[in-house]
Amino acid sequence: MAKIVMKNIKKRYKNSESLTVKDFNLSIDHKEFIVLVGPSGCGKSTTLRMIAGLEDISEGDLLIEEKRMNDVAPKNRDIAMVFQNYALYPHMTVYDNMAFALKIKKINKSEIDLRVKEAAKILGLEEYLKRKPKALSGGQRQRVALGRAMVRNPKVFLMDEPLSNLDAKLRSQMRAEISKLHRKLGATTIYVTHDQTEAMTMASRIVIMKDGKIQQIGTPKEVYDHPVNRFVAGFIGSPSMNFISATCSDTALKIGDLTFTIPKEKIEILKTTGYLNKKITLGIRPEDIHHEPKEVNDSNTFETTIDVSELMGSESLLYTSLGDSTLIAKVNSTNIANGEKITLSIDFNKIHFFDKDTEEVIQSTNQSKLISIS
Ligand SMILES: Nc1ncnc2c1ncn2[C@@H]1O[C@H](COP(=O)(O)OP(=O)(O)OP(=O)(O)O)[C@@H](O)[C@H]1O
Repeated sequence: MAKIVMKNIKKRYKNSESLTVKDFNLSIDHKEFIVLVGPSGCGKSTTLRMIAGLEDISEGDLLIEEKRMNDVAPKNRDIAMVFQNYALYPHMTVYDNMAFALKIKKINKSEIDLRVKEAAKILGLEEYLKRKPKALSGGQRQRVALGRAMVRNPKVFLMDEPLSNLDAKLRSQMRAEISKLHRKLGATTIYVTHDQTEAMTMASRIVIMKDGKIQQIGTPKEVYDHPVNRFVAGFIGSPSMNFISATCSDTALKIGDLTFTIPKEKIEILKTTGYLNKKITLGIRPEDIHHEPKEVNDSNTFETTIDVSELMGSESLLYTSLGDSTLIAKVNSTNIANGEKITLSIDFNKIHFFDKDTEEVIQSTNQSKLISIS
């Protein structure tokens, strides 16, 4: 358990002209599970490595339990890191892999034995302790890597894409296992991934990064329901939010040749922010578009031809168009054919508005209080 504060942290690599991490500010509470998420190259691993002490911090302060850590050696930070490639010693047994760091620290044998067996029990590795890593599955190896970190009883766990080498099924199993483990151990955890599903399912708070800069910090629900800009809106949620060019008067919303009636509160947002009758970008999540809604309301439906219908099991993804944009709808119906003409309805209570140029969300003053922007 540890409190971590990062104040105005910047990173400039020697051979790089621009900052890789720009003014990173974050206060992490005891027991939090923070997920840093963002596209490849946005500076997630660099940030994690600065916390671990594997990279120098160019500017700013890193505090763990109120103690400045910038110049403290990695081994003295009381941090354990789990990497993507597990980095297990191939010639050692599972037991020895887990015990190694404790042996180096000269911890006595019986204490090592206790800690390794306790970790093995929690991780379901008891029957594999005598095996070498090559005789384990990917998921079991990743559990050994977690166990190796756990036995050190660190104040902080850092995890850098620990699941990206696993297949989809194992990844979702391990996601649940890591969440369970975190609840049990309660260690402050910072987890890096580019996978928004991992971020949404595991995080107590998500930090979304782009080009070295924090875009938004919030709980999974906050960033999903109230994205601060088009980037966050498009990054969180799968399939991605649809973005459509539109204009809205004080009576109706126009998309291409189609006209819709939208809730008064939505019009009010555009009115109070000065966006009525101006081109805006509309954000509609695929799950907020419905087929055969229970109450069909003509003012929010449109007829369209489905270009591609993808059956996902209990639901379908429908690819079509609205205005001059492509549109993806996630609907419960599972019997829609490619090329079929159907009626879809949009839940306009759930739409988002973005400035066409700045791509920032257009929101009422009340809404903006709900959102934390860095
Ligand atoms: N040692 C280094 N020297 C110079 N530039 C580096 C160094 N390490 C990383 N970078 C650059 O810094 C940027 C951020 O890299 P980083 O690994 O932090 O991104 P990331 O968000 O973790 O990406 P990924 O998801 O691909 O791992 C990249 O443009 C990368 O090329």
